[in-house]
Amino acid sequence: MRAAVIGSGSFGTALANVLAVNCEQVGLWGRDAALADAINTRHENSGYLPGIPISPRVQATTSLKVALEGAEMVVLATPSHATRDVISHALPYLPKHAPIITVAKGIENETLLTMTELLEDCLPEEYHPYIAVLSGPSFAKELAQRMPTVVTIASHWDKVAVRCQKALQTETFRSYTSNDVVGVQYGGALKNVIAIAAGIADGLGMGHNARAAIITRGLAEITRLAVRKGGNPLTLSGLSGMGDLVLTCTGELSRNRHVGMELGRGRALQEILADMKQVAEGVKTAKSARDLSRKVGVELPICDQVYAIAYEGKSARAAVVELMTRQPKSELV
Ligand SMILES: NC(=O)C1=CN([C@@H]2O[C@H](COP(=O)(O)OP(=O)(O)OC[C@H]3O[C@@H](n4cnc5c(N)ncnc54)[C@H](O)[C@@H]3O)[C@@H](O)[C@H]2O)C=CC1
Ligand SMILES: O=C(CO)COP(=O)(O)O
Repeated sequence: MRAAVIGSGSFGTALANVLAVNCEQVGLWGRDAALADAINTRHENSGYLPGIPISPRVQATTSLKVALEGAEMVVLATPSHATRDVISHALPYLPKHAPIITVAKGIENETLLTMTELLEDCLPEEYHPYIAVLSGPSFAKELAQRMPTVVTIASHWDKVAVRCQKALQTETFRSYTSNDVVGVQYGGALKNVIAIAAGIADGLGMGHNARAAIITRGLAEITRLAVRKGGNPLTLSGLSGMGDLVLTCTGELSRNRHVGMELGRGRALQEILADMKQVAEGVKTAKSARDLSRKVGVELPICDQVYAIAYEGKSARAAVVELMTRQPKSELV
């Protein structure tokens, strides 16, 4: 079998390494020719996963045509804000009847579309039955190091999810299938915003009680939005909901939590982002969350405060006071 991964950042490279267990060849597309060359010759992605061996079956290229040629499975692993542009360039070479799995965790700013909705928007209808999403607690570094990792693969079409599940099954990578494409994607995208909030609390030195409260109430607001959009509430207590939320709000490897910690320490967003090579999806998704909240009339109080701190210069301490002194409520409302 031959697979293609579009996006040679940390997660794309890590997933290419997983696919290389069951595939004879994995084409890995990226924009950086020097990086592609290094992956092919030294079998290491020194830019994103330094020191971790990458299978020689992974063949990096800057040509979408070469990466996608003969692929029986396509993974899209560029950040969500780049997905529309990348898929439009990939379309002429996109194989028919091959699952197309998006792994980006974000909601497009301008359209408020999830990644599978965006793919349906960009691709001719004949591709739609092959669209799937992979999400769950999966730091790229651990995945690339072949540490045990378990995720969810969702598709409206059971057969497609099962095909992806089989291709990715290894001794250290396991997945569960789902048809709740909506719940899986809102869980994956919104947990990044809540992880920024958890980082802010940590940056302010607010302790474990505050972190646990943010995770729990964060899950409540993610679930509220996902259910309003047609998701199954049980999905949000699964791998792509609570699982990924806990990982990202507590894990030292999280980029979103890192952004939050620096905001909590009083640094400005642009300054924090300028120091980072990798994407922190929650920054853009905070804006989508705020707009979605207004559009569909669902309260997302933690996401709103993250937006205000990151984009409007609100003081993190003032945001905490505002959250703590909201109108008293019943927990289950
Ligand atoms: N790193 C992780 O642990 C995980 C990441 N993800 C998701 O995977 C997606 C990709 O994340 P990472 O690989 O971690 O990001 P990264 O920052 O490590 O790499 C991003 C890659 O996309 C490329 N890129 C950026 N903008 C582009 C554009 N406009 N056009 C073409 N290529 C562009 C970069 O050159 C780089 O190769 C994100 O949505 C992220 O939330 C999902 C699960 C785990
Ligand atoms: O999505 C992730 C793990 O599942 C990675 O989280 P960060 O983008 O915050 O590093």
